[in-house]
Amino acid sequence: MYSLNWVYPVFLIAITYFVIRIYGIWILETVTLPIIRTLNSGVLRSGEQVSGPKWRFPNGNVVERFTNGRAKSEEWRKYGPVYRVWSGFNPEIVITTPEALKHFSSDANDHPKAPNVNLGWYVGEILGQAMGLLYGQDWKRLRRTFEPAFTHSAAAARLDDIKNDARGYVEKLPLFAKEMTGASFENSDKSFSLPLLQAFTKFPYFQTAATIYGPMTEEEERNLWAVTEKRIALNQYWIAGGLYRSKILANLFSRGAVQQLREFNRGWRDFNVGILLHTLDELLMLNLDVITHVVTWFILLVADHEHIKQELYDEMTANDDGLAQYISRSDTHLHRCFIESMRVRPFAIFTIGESSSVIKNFHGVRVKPNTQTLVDVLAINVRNPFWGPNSKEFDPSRLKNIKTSDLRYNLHSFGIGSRKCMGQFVASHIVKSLVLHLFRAYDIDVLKGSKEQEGDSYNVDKASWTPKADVLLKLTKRD
Ligand code: HEM
Repeated sequence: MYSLNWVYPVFLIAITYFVIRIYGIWILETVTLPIIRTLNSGVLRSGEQVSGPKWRFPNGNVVERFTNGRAKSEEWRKYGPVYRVWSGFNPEIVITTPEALKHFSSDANDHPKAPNVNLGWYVGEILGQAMGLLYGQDWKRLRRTFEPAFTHSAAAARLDDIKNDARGYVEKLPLFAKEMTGASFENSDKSFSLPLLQAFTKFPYFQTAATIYGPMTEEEERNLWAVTEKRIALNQYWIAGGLYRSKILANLFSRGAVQQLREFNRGWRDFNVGILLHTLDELLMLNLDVITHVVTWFILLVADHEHIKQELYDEMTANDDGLAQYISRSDTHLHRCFIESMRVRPFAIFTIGESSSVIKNFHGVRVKPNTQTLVDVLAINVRNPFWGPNSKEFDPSRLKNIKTSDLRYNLHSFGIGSRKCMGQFVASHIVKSLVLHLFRAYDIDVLKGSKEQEGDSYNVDKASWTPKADVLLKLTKRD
């Protein structure tokens, strides 16, 4: 007789194997949450307690808030005006109201950021020492070094060059369209199609670069773009988190990504002869995604709103004789379109986060000192009752009767306090100059990727960390 004693243990092992395979991650996530919450909940017991989404393996919620911020901001509303997410094992408190933003900002000049923005080793190798992530004397030294090129007066001095370059760029668009789409049309043709994102990535980038390096030759631009392409290829790793949070794990299991990082760092070092690499990365490469995001949404939203587009054209033609002054003004329809597009389509739905050294009381929740706090920008810019019932609509005229001081805690665009965006004046000149010359020369419509075609929203590029508008435009020359 054969003994069947072995059947039971094998059966048990098989069942355990399948349970772990199917439910392992769920079990791990469920067990981890109470442990990390007990170790550090981020809030004091003496105040209201907070809830929030479940901790996810292996990064917490940091990847989803980066790559799918818009949907997550909507989904996480159910946790109330103050809630908690996790970055790795670190709690991060999210605030969503102007009152909380005002209270948090009261000591904003003194807010450090988390090392490597809580994203771990890989991002640290690229950006860890960048100005935006530093604090105290190190931050002051770098800001003092770079700020002179970006002040209001320095930006005004460069405005004529930016404006002329924008006109030159717009004149070359038919040529770019041929290269990009492979379409065959004659220069005499009035209309052609143009992929929005592809067509408007390089202009703001090289304008920012020219602010730092001075005028660049075509060869220098080509060299810089070659290094930039290597840098763009790295985004997928730092956004993914996981094993890229750890030097040891990345070296053990993803040698290709580490190799790419080393190659990029070598090329970038050669380009900048070894100085201040991380801040230059922040000024250029990181902001490539930011400023391209802003440009693509500005163009798309104006193009897709007939009466707003017409009002812009009328205003532009009325200002033909004083374009530089027109671009620098903030009481124009052009400027309102710029601000309104950043309001409804912020480049990041959650800020990267910073902490206060004192207890912060947000709606009864007492946040422990030195706990990362994030702003839900969509909640401030759109869901906030300040913006009224049609807050989701792109309606620049709403800004006509709002005082700038009232925007302070009801609009998040260039940041807060002394850590406000250093590039804001130059960036706004670059973006407005480009849009001005573009809509002055062409009537623009959306050919593919419009709201109607895509369902509820426009087609969005999901390849990087800012969700840029990615549609096909139809450009028709104006007479
Ligand atoms: C329209 C485009 C831009 C927008 C909407 C924007 C927005 C922002 C925001 C919101 C912050 C604060 C981030 C935070 O700490 O939470 C910031 C910081 C910063 N931005 Fe911009 N930015 C833009 C373009 C640029 C450009 C072109 C540059 C290049 C010089 C730049 C340089 C910086 C720097 C250096 C910081 C860090 C400042 C500090 O910590 O002292 N930005 N930006």
